[in-house]
Amino acid sequence: MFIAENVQVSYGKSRVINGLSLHVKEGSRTAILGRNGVGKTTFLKSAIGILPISSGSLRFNGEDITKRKTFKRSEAGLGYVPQGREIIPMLTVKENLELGALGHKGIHIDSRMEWVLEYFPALKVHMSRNGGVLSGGLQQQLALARCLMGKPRMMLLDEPTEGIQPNVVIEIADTLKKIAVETGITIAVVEQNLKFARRLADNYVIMQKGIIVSEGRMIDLSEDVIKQYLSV
Ligand SMILES: Nc1ncnc2c1ncn2[C@@H]1O[C@H](COP(=O)(O)OP(=O)(O)OP(=O)(O)O)[C@@H](O)[C@H]1O
Repeated sequence: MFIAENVQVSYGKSRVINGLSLHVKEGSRTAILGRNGVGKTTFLKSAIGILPISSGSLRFNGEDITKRKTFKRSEAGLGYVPQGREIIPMLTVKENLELGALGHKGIHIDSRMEWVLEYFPALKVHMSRNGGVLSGGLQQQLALARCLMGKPRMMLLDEPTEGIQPNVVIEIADTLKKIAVETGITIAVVEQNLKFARRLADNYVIMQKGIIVSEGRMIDLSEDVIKQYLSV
């Protein structure tokens, strides 16, 4: 489904991703874990094409996307929700959602929105409010819903729980799992919140210094591994 092979990414002379390889299976839910600064966000940005990779390759649905521009990857079905959500504050919730379908062919916006809102019903009463006035939890739901508007086959999510109340964190984990199970959408999520990651993901990878140092099924993620690579 999504295959990164020996990927390297640098900021100027500083190499942050050091030959990372990752295979994500169709329909799986993968948590990308690791301490601060190990390169999780950088990797997601290179996967969606915001940052170029200096060597290695990226494949999505059997096609080489290494050199494709971000909008082409998005058209091909790769969705992305950045850290900090990037809701357009002066646009309404409805307009933010419409934006998610922009550039995607063959999407019937009204029926897609109706479908998406069934997963995020809390947004329904806020449709005509500006995105910027919503709580953090609602903004995150809006960002996820906006991504779904573009009919992604895979969602790349960067720390969806950042700055969100614990009860909403649980709700978001359960909703994403439901979406993945019901639609077959593949999810790869960068997360610091282990409780959320355990609730949502069926497998994990752990990054350190720009490579993957541990991976497996989520139920097998042991306290020893957590202590070694994740505890601060
Ligand atoms: N625009 C940039 N220019 C230079 N260095 C950067 C830039 N963005 C990130 N870095 C550096 O790259 C390294 C990896 O950062 P990245 O944000 O990918 O890590 P992360 O694992 O996502 O961390 P966090 O959990 O804190 O978001 C860090 O050392 C960071 O300082």
